[in-house]
Amino acid sequence: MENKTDFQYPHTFVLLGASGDLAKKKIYPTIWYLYRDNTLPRNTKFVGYARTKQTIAEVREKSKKYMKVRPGEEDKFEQFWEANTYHAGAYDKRVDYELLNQSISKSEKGPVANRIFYLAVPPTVFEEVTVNIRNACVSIKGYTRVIIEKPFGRDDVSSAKLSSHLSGLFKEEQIYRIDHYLGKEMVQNLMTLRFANQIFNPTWNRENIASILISFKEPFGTEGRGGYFDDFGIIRDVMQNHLLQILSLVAMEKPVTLNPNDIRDEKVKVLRHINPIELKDVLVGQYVGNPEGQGDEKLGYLDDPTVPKGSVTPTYALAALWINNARWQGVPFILRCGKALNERKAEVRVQFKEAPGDIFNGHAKRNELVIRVQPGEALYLKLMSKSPGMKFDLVETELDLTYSMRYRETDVPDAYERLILDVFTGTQMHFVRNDELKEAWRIFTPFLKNLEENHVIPEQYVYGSRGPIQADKKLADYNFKYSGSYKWQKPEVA
Ligand SMILES: NC(=O)C1=CN([C@@H]2O[C@H](COP(=O)(O)OP(=O)(O)OC[C@H]3O[C@@H](n4cnc5c(N)ncnc54)[C@H](OP(=O)(O)O)[C@@H]3O)[C@@H](O)[C@H]2O)C=CC1
Ligand SMILES: O=C1O[C@H](COP(=O)(O)O)[C@@H](O)[C@H](O)[C@H]1O
Repeated sequence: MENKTDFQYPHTFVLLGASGDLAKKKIYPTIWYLYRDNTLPRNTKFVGYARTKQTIAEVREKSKKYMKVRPGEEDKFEQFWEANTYHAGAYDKRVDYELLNQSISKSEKGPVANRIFYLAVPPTVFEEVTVNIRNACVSIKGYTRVIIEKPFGRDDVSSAKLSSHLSGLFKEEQIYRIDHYLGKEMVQNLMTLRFANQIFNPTWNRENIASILISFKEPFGTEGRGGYFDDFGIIRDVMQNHLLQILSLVAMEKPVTLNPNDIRDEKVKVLRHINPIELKDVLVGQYVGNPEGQGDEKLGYLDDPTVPKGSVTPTYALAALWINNARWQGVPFILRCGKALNERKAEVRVQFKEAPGDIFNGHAKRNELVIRVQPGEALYLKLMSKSPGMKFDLVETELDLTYSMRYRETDVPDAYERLILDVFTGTQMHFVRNDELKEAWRIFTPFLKNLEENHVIPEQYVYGSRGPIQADKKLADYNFKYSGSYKWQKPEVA
């Protein structure tokens, strides 16, 4: 039996929505980097497809400023574009997909040829695109895989409808649901940290951990994209997917093996222990302009002309989730995300309980393990130490693994590079399975409905601030202690 994933066979990567923003900013650069680094099958062709009538030269021009070409790579870059073609066609016309199919077939010599379809298209055309791929474009002598981007529905009902639509067309092994946070270095490191280190495993539980905070912060607002965003809001945009995925990797039990389905079984299991979020455990916010700010900072969410007047869509949210199992009962998992805040940051903070039987007159602070996803991957554990010298005082210090210092020679690849390569190699470990999605919507749908039906007014926060002022009080209520006394001394670069 031939191994159809073998890299010697022809492969075609079809990018649907090739005229769009995601395509030019992310997907074309990503496939170029993979091609440049010789990580793709040698005989891979790339086909762009969208309604816009344009040439491949125009596609190249539009994505130019997002693609890095280092000195010496110019010839390879030419070769990359020679392997690219572009086809204009409608999303809803089978005949256009038949033409696409004919064109792909021309470069598929030999007994086996594989096809990957990346759907960088709006949710409105999603169903017709997948039906047409199924009817007119699947490979008849190799595998067909489809990569889909969120939103995977906007609640439990629409997501279930989408899932049943997809499962009527493709097998689960053919569907790659991208959550690009699963492609980030430190998110992929979570399992290694937890299960390859005996120091963490025995303390990773309700006996030792007080609270866990998982944050996403962005320093810019919706800026002209508010029309799209307003339909979803920050909870659907970031919390229900990226932050919940991180939570499941932080909280799940050790999988039986590293097999993708064993891992995803554990992720689903821990999600099943989470009750639907209650409104009392949520704080939502919306940014207003900063009169003293520069440029966009002066504008609030409601000043964006693409946002409906009087919208109550949250651009900030904090929610506490509770996992009702033996390991985590009573430990708040606080998810927090927002746009137009003071910095770009994504991180996990695991706060340990105070050391029992205090002999230091209350001077010993909690240990905190920080896993910084971005910017600047780092892992640091805050701990107490004797102040060096004659004194017997305590100092707050850290064990620090800063990637840029420790792994100077290593380039951390972009999330999309890893994930698209995974699709070529056929590994679904870092993709969202159907049942994970179902659990995610079960946890989030009731309170989202409640927010919307009751027209809950978000707390205001100023563009460029840390978020609504009520949020720190809420953090403290969920047993996340901020002392403000920790100081980090950035190491000198040698
Ligand atoms: N390897 C590395 O790169 C390391 C870097 N550092 C850096 O040192 C600095 C300090 O370290 P950090 O771990 O952040 O330590 P801190 O405990 O000082 O700060 C933690 C975070 O608490 C939040 N905060 C601020 N005020 C309050 C408040 N009133 N209530 C609750 N939370 C509050 C802020 O984040 P928010 O606004 O998100 O709430 C702040 O960033 C950081 O810039 C960190 O990146 C430290 C160690 C290692
Ligand atoms: O999925 C999304 O993520 C981006 C942030 O991604 P990052 O890799 O830059 O952290 C966010 O801006 C966008 O709103 C959201 O849809």
